[in-house]
Amino acid sequence: MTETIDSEPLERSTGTDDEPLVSLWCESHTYPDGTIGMHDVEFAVHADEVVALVGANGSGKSTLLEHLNATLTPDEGELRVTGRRITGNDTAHARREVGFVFQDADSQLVAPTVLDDVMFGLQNNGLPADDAKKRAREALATVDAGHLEGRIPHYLSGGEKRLVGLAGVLVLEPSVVVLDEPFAGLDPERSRLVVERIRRIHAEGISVVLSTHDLDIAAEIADRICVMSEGNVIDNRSPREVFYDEDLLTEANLHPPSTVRITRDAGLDIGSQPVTEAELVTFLDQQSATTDGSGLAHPDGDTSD
Ligand SMILES: Nc1ncnc2c1ncn2[C@@H]1O[C@H](COP(=O)(O)OP(=O)(O)OP(=O)(O)O)[C@@H](O)[C@H]1O
Repeated sequence: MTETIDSEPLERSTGTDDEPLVSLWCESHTYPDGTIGMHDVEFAVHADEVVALVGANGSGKSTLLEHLNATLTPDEGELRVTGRRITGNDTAHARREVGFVFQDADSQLVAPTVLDDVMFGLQNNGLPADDAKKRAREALATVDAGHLEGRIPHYLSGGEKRLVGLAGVLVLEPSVVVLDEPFAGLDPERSRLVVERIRRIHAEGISVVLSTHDLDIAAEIADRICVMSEGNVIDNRSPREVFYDEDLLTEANLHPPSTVRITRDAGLDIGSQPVTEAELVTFLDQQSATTDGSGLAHPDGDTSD
């Protein structure tokens, strides 16, 4: 990792509507073996949004995410977190404001029990054990993992580890939570659980950035889709704009979410372009309510004979 970001006196400020919570400019990031992980990237996270990074394997998603809390730093570039410029030798602010849930949950879980693990960061920050325990229990309850507090982290299932890792991040009250492939390896029920937790975190005012190969879920939970290809961000728009752009998806080597495929394959003429199952169902419900079974719409929408 090369740390060439200049030092500068820091003044603390919080993100505002105009100013992103996190902004990154990365001219390039070169790994020690010479591989360029990403290049020419500008990326920002605003208050109260969920951003999904999508892209083929090796397109640079993890590399970008790991820059957001200064786990990685650009060869040339700049990271700002809640208005404060992060320098190579002062990454504590970025680590505090941007909580990172790693894809490999084992690398994050270090203590002998789940409760100890979630308390760890708080105690590290000097909080007395009783207070740390109380806050850790609250964080575990937020992700519905209170029943796991006495378990040995190493023996938890993949989904349970993910939730405990999330609790360990939430307990530190970050402004932004970053999740690297939070649905990888989870069964549909566990994925649903993590989706619900992400929704809850967002409802509590925390912005979320995640990477995923599951475009159905990305369409469902993201306000904004950031498309990566060959280490570069090639698009950054709403789910509807991105997932109905066939040329873009082809360029990024992506297949559209199932709702978009169904809408196209069935030849449905839907002006509003649904991207989620719920939107498609709403459209079909409305259509059946305005037809008489012959497939023809009543001019006045009246379904009675
Ligand atoms: N530690 C590393 N050392 C060298 N090259 C790396 C390292 N980590 C990632 N890369 C390379 O950087 C590029 C971007 O990788 P990255 O892991 O960011 O992609 P990704 O989009 O997250 O991929 P995936 O979807 O497979 O997880 C790839 O070419 C990858 O081989």
